[in-house]
Amino acid sequence: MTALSPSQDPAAVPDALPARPRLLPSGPLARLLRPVRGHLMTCALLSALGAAAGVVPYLAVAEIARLALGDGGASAAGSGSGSGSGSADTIRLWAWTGTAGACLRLVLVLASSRVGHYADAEILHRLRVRMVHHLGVVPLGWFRASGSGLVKRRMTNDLEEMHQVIAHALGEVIGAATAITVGLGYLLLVDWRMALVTAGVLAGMAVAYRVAMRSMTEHVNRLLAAERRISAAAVEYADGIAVVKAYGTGGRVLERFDEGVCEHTAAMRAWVRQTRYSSAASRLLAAEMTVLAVVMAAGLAFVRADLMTMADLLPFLVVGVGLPTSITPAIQGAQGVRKGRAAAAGIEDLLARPPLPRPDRPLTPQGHRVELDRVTFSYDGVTHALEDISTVLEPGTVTAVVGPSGAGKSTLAGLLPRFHDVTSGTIQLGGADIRALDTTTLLSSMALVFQDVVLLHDTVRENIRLGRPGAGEEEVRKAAEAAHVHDVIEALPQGYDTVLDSGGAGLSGGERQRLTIARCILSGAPVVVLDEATASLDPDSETAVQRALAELAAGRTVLVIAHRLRTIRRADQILVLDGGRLAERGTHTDLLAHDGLYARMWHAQQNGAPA
Ligand SMILES: Nc1ncnc2c1ncn2[C@@H]1O[C@H](COP(=O)(O)OP(=O)(O)OP(=O)(O)O)[C@@H](O)[C@H]1O
Repeated sequence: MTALSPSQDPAAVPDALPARPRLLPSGPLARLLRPVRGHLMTCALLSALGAAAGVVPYLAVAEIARLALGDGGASAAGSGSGSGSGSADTIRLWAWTGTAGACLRLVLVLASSRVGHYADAEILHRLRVRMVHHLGVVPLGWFRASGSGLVKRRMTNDLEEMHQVIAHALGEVIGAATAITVGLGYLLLVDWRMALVTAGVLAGMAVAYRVAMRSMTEHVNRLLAAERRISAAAVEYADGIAVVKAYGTGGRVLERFDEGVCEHTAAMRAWVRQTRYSSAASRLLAAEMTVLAVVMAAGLAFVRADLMTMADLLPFLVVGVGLPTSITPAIQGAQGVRKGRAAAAGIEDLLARPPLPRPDRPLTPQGHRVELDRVTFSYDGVTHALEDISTVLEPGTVTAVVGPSGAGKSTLAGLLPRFHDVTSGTIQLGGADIRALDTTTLLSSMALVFQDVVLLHDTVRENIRLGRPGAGEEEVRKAAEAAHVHDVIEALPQGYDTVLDSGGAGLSGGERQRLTIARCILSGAPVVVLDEATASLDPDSETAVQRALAELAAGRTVLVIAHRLRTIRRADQILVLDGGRLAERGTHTDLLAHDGLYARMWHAQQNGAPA
């Protein structure tokens, strides 16, 4: 009974198994499968009929054996005559019936699998479309907070679990249950007492399974948690491989990886240790020899007590002994359904993420003036990441946001493109509340430059053209020139036709940033939001990026977050955030004269202290 041992692959299980096993779809799984309920019921029916037909050959063999022993008149089906030629006819009939049952089973199982796979393709297509659509309307901030790993898990692993349920597990459970029911029903007709003995053996197996299962959920969840830690540490290690190599040690990353591996091994050992008896007991019970021995012993005792004939014992040896073989697919199918339920819960959770509210009648912004009025924002509804921020970003000016780590700079920048909606207060673009603008209008009004540059696996030209699909070659070139990256592109092996990978291999960090600046320049978006765009660059690169940014900022409404204060000395206004509040505001000269937080940060940076 493989389902009871840790040799099962728990890696395929989603976040965690539900605590209470239920065989048939319920809750989120049933809700997600509703559109193909008809197909699934047909699949289940065909599977049940196929399983019933699959019992017929065994039944035929048993009946033929009974007739051969001269007990045709006592046949459960009551078709034997007892006479020689009658017996031969009946044997022939059973032989044909058995053959027909085997053929019918083949046809029905194939048909069931076909309908199941059709339903599978249909529902997975629908779910993928729904999920992609939904991902398109959830606030962008959700992606930042959840990470791409979660989206990937929902879109791949969870859908794979759903596939297993629809295309395989449901059919397996129903088929196995039907085979056991039909087999036992037939045995009841032959001899109800022996049938009860056989049912008792099956029940013993089921009890052993339940005992073994009791601790399984806990063990699998522990293993899953360890696996998540291992994969998180592995990704972290791969992402930071340069730092790891530079320092010659993985430090905490490798420690976390090690801890994950040790926890995994400990969980696996505990599982093996705690399930060794129940697993061994269930394996022993499920062994055909055990079932054969019990049925044989009980049957011979019944024969000796004249409670049944030898001929009546035969069906129990042919059909009864075969019944436990249906237990394993039933258990595996049931496990598949349980995994599917966990996966469905994850998918439903993703689909339940509230979408970014859209206006019924979108407004059109009049100009590019951005105005924040008493903006307060909280991630968790308890603490305020931003509190009571009011300011105006005039077109053609640069507003810099500075402040200590955690002051709320990135949060503020993210509110403009509606990564999140304000908790209270308003943000207006061109006199219209940004929540009253169509999302496309809002996002096409903004050029966003973040430090983590996103390049697609495409040519340099197409990467720039993302800013304005359909832009001509000349326009792309001019944007690249304005972003001071044209010469760099020309020096690439295929110039503008060079294909980049998602990491932008072949280009330095500063060059990749200038490429995204070229994209923004091409987009012509009147509002520019720059988040940490100049961090972690060498001085030459930083100068080049600064020149590119100056081109981008010209004539636009710019909000820039900077850690290096000297890069924003000439900003039209500087907002100094501290603990989510606007602590100071003014030009560089004003703020130095004020001698407050900004002045302290400035002097600290001038003296070489970290920002
Ligand atoms: N997705 C999030 N969920 C919950 N809290 C968050 C989230 N992002 C940021 N915060 C919290 O909001 C506050 C402001 O964070 P924010 O990232 O805006 O600061 P910051 O000034 O940009 O910091 P840094 O300079 O270190 O990037 C911090 O207390 C931070 O822990």
